[in-house]
Amino acid sequence: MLSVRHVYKSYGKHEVLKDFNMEVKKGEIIGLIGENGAGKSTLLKILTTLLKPSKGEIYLDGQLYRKEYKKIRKEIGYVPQDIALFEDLTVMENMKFFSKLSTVKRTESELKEIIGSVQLTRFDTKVNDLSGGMKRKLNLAVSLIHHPKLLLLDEPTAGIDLKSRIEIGHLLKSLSVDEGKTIIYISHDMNEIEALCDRVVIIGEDDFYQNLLSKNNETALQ
Ligand SMILES: Nc1ncnc2c1ncn2[C@@H]1O[C@H](COP(=O)(O)OP(=O)(O)OP(=O)(O)O)[C@@H](O)[C@H]1O
Repeated sequence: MLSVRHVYKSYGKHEVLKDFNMEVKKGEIIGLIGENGAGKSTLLKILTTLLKPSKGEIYLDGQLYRKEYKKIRKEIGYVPQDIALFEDLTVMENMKFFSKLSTVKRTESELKEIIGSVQLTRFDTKVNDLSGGMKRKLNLAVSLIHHPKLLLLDEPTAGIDLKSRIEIGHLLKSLSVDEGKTIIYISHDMNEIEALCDRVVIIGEDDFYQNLLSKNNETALQ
């Protein structure tokens, strides 16, 4: 479904990604791990089409990113690392705003359904008054408005409590299993990654992560 071939990315002289390759099948959940600054967010931004690689090619369902990026954008849902919502607007107002920007138009009841699917019910609450976990869920709901087939999530569970974390985990699993969505997400939580992901991809060359995966033990996590 997604094919990343020999991708390089530099910021000036700083080479962040070097000959990165990845093949992802439809419906897979891929966990991206790696040390701070290894290039995880950079890769995700390249996959959203927000950044261009310095070299290399990427294909989504056979469509070449370099040529078809406008079409490809419509197939992608992106949840950035920082919450990207209007704090002074309510949950529903945020959904309506982003729905207007979207290529797929949604009715109010469809938007309510999407909000419900992330286990949020407080349609009329201002984002300012939501907990961190609720904001993360709303960010995720916004990314689902246009029915993307590829979801790219940059630490969607960062800084939230265990209950919200588990709920988001269940939601991601059902988006993949029931709806066949392909999900690539960054997390620093190895337990969460192991529980949720079909596959883990390491970014960067730090042996720590390689060892962590090959040993698959808990001592390395302590
Ligand atoms: N726009 C930019 N201009 C210059 N350097 C950048 C830019 N964005 C990122 N970098 C640098 O590229 C490297 C990779 O950054 P990136 O955010 O992709 O890493 P990351 O693995 O997501 O890190 P973290 O786990 O801390 O979020 C870092 O050294 C960062 O400082």
